[in-house]
Amino acid sequence: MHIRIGTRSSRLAVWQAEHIKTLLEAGGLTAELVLIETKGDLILDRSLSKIGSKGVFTQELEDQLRTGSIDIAVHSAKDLPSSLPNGLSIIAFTEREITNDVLVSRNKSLSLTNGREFTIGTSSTRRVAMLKHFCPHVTTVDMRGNLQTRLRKLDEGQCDALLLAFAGVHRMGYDDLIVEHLPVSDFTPAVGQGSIAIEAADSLAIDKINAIRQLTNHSLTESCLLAERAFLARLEGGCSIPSFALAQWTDEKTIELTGGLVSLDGSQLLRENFTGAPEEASSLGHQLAERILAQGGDVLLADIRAKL
Ligand SMILES: NCc1[nH]cc(CCC(=O)O)c1CC(=O)O
Repeated sequence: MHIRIGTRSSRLAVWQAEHIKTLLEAGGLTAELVLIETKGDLILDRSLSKIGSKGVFTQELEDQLRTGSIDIAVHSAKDLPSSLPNGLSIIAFTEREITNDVLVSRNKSLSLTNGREFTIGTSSTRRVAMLKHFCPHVTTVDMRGNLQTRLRKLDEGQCDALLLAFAGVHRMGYDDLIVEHLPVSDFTPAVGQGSIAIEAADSLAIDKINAIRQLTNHSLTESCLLAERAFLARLEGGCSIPSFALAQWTDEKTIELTGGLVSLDGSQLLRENFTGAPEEASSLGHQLAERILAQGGDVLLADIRAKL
């Protein structure tokens, strides 16, 4: 069985697609990468929230899934909207990497905890809002582009540090630039951070779907992602909304889901926790969203949407 794997052409995307290829080949399949350029890769002079977050990194891949010119598309789970277009589904989530954000800099003495002022490059509304909330002494600088581009901007002096997902930094081999790990208890990551998702057309041959899922899906991660993505779906949020959620196993029968919303100016942060069995993962996410909305999250969201 041969699998055509569609991927964006950034180094991180290709690393992730190669990882899937390795898993498939280890199970006796053959696979090749098909590099596809997306709008999010091409338009670098506008913020993501202005381009419109829906599908900026996925549209072109999804077109090719539909025509069958690729069998699967590989994405960072974090970059996939909570509801996929008709006829497309996520068929697997890989085992999750460490989920936290990290501070990356050439200056080893930088820390978010000592009150010193410095600038952080990020384009994530969640990171900007959380920094305003927890670290009002730092200034954020809007910074788009793939990891390599951001590191170049860091070296050019456009900011003192970057705030990034550990997963991507680690996959690219930049671990030695990490100056601080942020605790997930405060800086809770975005939904899906650290996992790789495989998307396929529902029309893909069922034996292919089964074989791919068998070789790549990590069911413990999948339960966590179902809970987090149900939360995001209820908020009707994409990656441009400053929401956060993280599900973790506390024992072999229980998942704990924490998550919420933060206002763009950081003044308000809503967070709730729910625990339950993995079979009710989606319901946990739904309950979390309902609770957050009822506590003023609905007003917060309307305000966020009006401002973005
Ligand atoms: N939105 C960009 C993006 N999508 C996934 C990752 C990192 C890898 C991951 O979370 O799995 C990143 C970069 C970052 O946030 O630092």
